[in-house]
Amino acid sequence: MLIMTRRLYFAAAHRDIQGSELTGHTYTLDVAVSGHINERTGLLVNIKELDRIVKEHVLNQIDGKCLNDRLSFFQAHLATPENIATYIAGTVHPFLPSDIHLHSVRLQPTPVLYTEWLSSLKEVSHMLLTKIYEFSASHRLHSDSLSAEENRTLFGKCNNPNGHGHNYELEVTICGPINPITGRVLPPERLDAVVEREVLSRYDHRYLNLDVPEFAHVVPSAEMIVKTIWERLRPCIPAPARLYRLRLYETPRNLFEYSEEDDKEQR
Ligand SMILES: Nc1nc2c(c(=O)[nH]1)N=C([C@H](O)[C@H](O)COP(=O)(O)OP(=O)(O)OP(=O)(O)O)CN2
Ligand SMILES: [Zn+2]
Repeated sequence: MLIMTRRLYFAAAHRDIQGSELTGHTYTLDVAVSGHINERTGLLVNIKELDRIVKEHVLNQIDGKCLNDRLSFFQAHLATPENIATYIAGTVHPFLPSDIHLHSVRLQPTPVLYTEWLSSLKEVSHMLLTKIYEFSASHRLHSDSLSAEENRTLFGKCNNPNGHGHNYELEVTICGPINPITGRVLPPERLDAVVEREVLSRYDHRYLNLDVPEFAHVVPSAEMIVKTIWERLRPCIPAPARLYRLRLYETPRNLFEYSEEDDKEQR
């Protein structure tokens, strides 16, 4: 099956509780569909047709509107990113051609938060919530199990005895049911508190090799950093949410991903 994604944008406002102040966002919406390529047309479905379906049946109802005032769904559900993504998935799905499947809906209201509805999640009512964090740290790639010469040969400039730094970007994704009261998989500030305590306060502006005990005898490569962060965060995510995926950008061009599938293989 091939997956095709169309990106759209919309602006909408909402009230958190009846009569409260309006809050607004400009949302980035990615709608992904999957299917088999049509032999005659070479298409899954014309991307303009997908665009039309989403605009006609979703964006025309919500773009530039106050969600609570306009849609009964948001009179019964808080207009959280999780609930909006669920609404979009449920609204688009019936209008897709019969041989095209809705694969995922990704909704990003701010530069550091996005939610994803995935058809592939085993637990139907579950959603993904991702928060994006940054920390600056220095490290030296050096393995105790290699000679000085082997280290220089393998790691090159990264073996410089005085280390070097990166501005790391860390995406933390959790998976869980939407709480019917809060409309969230987890209040984002609770995830922030866990990541601050377990990662940022211990890694930011530190020399990883000496300041972070986990790397006293482990090479602080991006692979080992993302795996180490996984081990620290996994037991700290409040149930029924669970840690689902980590993405660590060491530089804009170096991305390392570790997920629950990798963790299952390790255990
Ligand atoms: N498998 C890995 N290879 C490398 C890692 C790593 O963690 N895992 N890390 C490094 C060094 O940390 C190095 O500092 C990476 O930074 P940089 O060389 O700047 O990376 P870029 O390729 O993005 O920079 P360019 O200058 O554009 O090459 C090396 N290898
Ligand atoms: Zn480096």
